[in-house]
Amino acid sequence: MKLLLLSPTRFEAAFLKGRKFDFHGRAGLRGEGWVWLECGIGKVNTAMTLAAYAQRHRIERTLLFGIAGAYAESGLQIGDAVLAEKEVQADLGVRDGGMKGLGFPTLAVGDSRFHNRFPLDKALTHELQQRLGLPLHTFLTRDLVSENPTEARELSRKWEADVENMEGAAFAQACMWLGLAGAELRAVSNVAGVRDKSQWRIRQAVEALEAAVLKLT
Ligand SMILES: O=C(O)c1cccc(C(=O)CC[C@H]2O[C@@H](n3cnc4c(=O)[nH]cnc43)[C@H](O)[C@@H]2O)c1
Repeated sequence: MKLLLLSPTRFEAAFLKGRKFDFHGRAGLRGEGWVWLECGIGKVNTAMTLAAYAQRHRIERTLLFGIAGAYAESGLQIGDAVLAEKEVQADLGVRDGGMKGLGFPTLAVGDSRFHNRFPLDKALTHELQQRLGLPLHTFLTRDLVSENPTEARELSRKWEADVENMEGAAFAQACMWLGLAGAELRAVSNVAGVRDKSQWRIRQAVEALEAAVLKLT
């Protein structure tokens, strides 16, 4: 069974070597037992790419990986690699109360109702945790990035999250809806809310992704 790897940009997966193909105008690579797709930045791109691929190909396991910002209070350092235990969709619903405040679940699977928090697949995440020796954290996803430390601190406190990104909650939600086992791996490239790119360490974060992902491919 193939492992489907997704990353928002090709730069985050520059270390992967495989046979190139095009998927709806985006980059793809095929290797032994895995396929990688560039899914594009943001929630809609990610959910669409996963759903379009899953519609035509049999996949059971999928891993989203990429760079992310760490909230200052998380204790995480630039270059740390972490796995998501759950993802928070922080854009949906009302400001105080999310989708519960609006009175609708975002997703129903069987008897379970999900509002703004989506778990990643427990068994796959546990397996990756054992194989890679990485900690689990709560990730938060927004369309807009935190633009200053105050905004970042408020989000982190409100949702009890450690890591900020722009795709993961959509990935987690789409996996649950499609019945796919999904896990998410991120490496910290910056402190969330710090826009000064001279303080970002994208190369260091991609090296951390490389060290982890190459153990799985
Ligand atoms: O210009 C900015 O202020 C800015 C802030 C955060 C991220 C960006 C990007 O261009 C990268 C977006 C890309 O990387 C992930 N990412 C990395 N760091 C963060 C973050 O602090 N907050 C949210 N997303 C982040 C994200 O998942 C995208 O794929 C520019």
